[in-house]
Amino acid sequence: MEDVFQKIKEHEQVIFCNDEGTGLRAIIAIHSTRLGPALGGCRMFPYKSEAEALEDCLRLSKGMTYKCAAADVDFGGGKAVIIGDPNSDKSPELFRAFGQYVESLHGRFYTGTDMGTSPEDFIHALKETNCIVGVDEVYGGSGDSSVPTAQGVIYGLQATNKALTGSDDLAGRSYAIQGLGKVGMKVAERLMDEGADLYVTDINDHALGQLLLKAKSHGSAVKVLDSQEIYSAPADIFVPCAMGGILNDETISLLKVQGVAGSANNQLLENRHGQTLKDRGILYAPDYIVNSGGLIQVADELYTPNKERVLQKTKAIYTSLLNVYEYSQYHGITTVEAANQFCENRIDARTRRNSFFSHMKRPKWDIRG
Ligand SMILES: NC(=O)C1=CN([C@@H]2O[C@H](COP(=O)(O)OP(=O)(O)OC[C@H]3O[C@@H](n4cnc5c(N)ncnc54)[C@H](O)[C@@H]3O)[C@@H](O)[C@H]2O)C=CC1
Ligand SMILES: O=C(O)CCC(=O)C(=O)O
Repeated sequence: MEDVFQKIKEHEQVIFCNDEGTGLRAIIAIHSTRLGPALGGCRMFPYKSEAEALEDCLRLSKGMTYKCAAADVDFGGGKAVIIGDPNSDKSPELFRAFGQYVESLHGRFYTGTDMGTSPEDFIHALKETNCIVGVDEVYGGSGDSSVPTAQGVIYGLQATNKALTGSDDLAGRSYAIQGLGKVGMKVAERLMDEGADLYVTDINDHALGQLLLKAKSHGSAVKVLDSQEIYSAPADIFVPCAMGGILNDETISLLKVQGVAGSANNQLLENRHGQTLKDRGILYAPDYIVNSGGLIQVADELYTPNKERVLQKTKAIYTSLLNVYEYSQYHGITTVEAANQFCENRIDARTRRNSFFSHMKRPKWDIRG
């Protein structure tokens, strides 16, 4: 027991959800509500153990606190994980059961898609709770959040190219993409449109096959590599769009790229790996800035949907990253330290405002009425 509280000591609340009838085993972690109700997607993954699922959920929800601060949205950090195989363990009833647990939190936690889940899954959860974001427009949501996430990755790649070469052109550069799912596939397509060369990997052969078909029609140069080879691809930029923890002692020593910018959450196994990348002269784009497009869209559901406004807000990723690069260089710190400092200062400043107004009802956080 002591161990569990030690593990969750940075978090406000952790909820274990068990529904025998549907087989639901999920964890919801609320890291911080200092900026507003917690917001974060729900991942479905066949975790090897409950400890691994808890660890992932704790790391992801903490990342959301920083992502919300960086993206300047009035939400806090939370995340959910469902233990199970997204290819075989999904059912409408399972997502309804999950929705009931979300509803039990009375608006402290809003959720939507992440790795292994789709907007369609949450239409079932929506029958049990209004605290769902990112469903299709016909259900009153803002639609697939992987679209602005992928757009944000493109801004991240442009900013990283700008810092490395002086030009934000995507063309004439090569990219090693890990994961061709909802986000990675869209990033790959856009890069092919720009005439870039790609190295790609995915554990799903169907996704690889789809990309190769698209590459043929684009006339693009795409080389498929295996899961390990992707780390030593002779590309300009590594674009992780699958699991977290992939930048570690072993993999960083293999990298041949000049920069890393991708959508995967928690790319660094530990914060010290930001320094390891810096020591190797590799420019690292903090993941929670690059991948904030989806958050920006779902947080924007507080207002009447407007794709143009979301796109405008997502464009800020370009400038935010350039500011982080400049600040980290000026102060001789890593890009992660620079981004974290900025977010922590913003959270402290905003918390004071939130507590000042604590007597008020908060209609601004009333998504869906
Ligand atoms: N969907 C979104 O809007 C957002 C996603 N993210 C993050 O971006 C990453 C990707 O998300 P999605 O595209 O939504 O997930 P997804 O589930 O649609 O796609 C993930 C892809 O990665 C592949 N994959 C899994 N393990 C792999 C491995 N070891 N090597 C190579 N490929 C592997 C899967 O086969 C799948 O094609 C995740 O880390 C997610 O948390 C972050 C912010 C928002
Ligand atoms: O995309 C979403 O639904 C919420 C944002 C999120 O979970 C993320 O950015 O990781």
